[in-house]
Amino acid sequence: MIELQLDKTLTSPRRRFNLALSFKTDARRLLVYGPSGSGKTLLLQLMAGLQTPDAGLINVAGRTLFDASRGINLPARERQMGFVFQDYALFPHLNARQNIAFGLRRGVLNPRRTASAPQVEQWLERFSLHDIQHLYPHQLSGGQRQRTALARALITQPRALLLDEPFSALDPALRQHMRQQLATLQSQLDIPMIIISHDPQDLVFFDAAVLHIEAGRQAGAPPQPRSSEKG
Ligand SMILES: Nc1ncnc2c1ncn2[C@@H]1O[C@H](COP(=O)(O)OP(=O)(O)OP(=O)(O)O)[C@@H](O)[C@H]1O
Repeated sequence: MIELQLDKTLTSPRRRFNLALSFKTDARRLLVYGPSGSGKTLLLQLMAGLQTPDAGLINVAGRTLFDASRGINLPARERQMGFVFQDYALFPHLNARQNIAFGLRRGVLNPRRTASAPQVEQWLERFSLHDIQHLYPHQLSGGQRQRTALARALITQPRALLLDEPFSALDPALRQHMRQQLATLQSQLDIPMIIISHDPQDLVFFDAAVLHIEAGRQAGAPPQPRSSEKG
């Protein structure tokens, strides 16, 4: 279950933006939909602990991540949210294997170029990344970058997966393949997934509950689990 009551204002000398949302949903897949600048990325950042709400409450999968009234604000690393950023945000100076191993890193040092751990092997295998594991992000295709970013998020065994426009950089054929792969993965991992998307095809494919945001406010009906998720 996801329960959010959020109030966050961003200010700069010439602009003020306020995000105010309140909803609760049992859906396993939530699709966040809305025009550019409406607050979608900010919502994921607040859930992940990369930004702090001014007030409110964030409950995900039975855990309270933030509750202003009780003074609870778990730091990002304790929230166990897997985040795949819009541009994937891979570390340019680390190869694919190191990027994936990054989530397992203890202390401040980067993983070695040949970083090894059973989980790294498992994710390289699962996403067919063995052949390109020693390449750096600028040498990877869009699909390889995306799979590397997903593996880096999932290796930490997150309790929820947050995806910011995960397919936008991919060509249509690859997009459909990755949708399928992500849906299968989510069923296997059994964690809630929150996806930002502008693409109506994602809406059809994922059959997700929809949160429609406009100018920092919920537009339309509150998110409801869709047909295949009911019962
Ligand atoms: N420091 C700031 N001061 C005022 N407004 C800000 C500040 N930082 C960001 N914003 C505004 O916050 C709003 C929400 O941004 P956000 O990145 O969440 O939008 P988005 O819906 O994800 O857009 P896109 O689909 O283009 O990625 C934007 O309108 C942006 O201009």
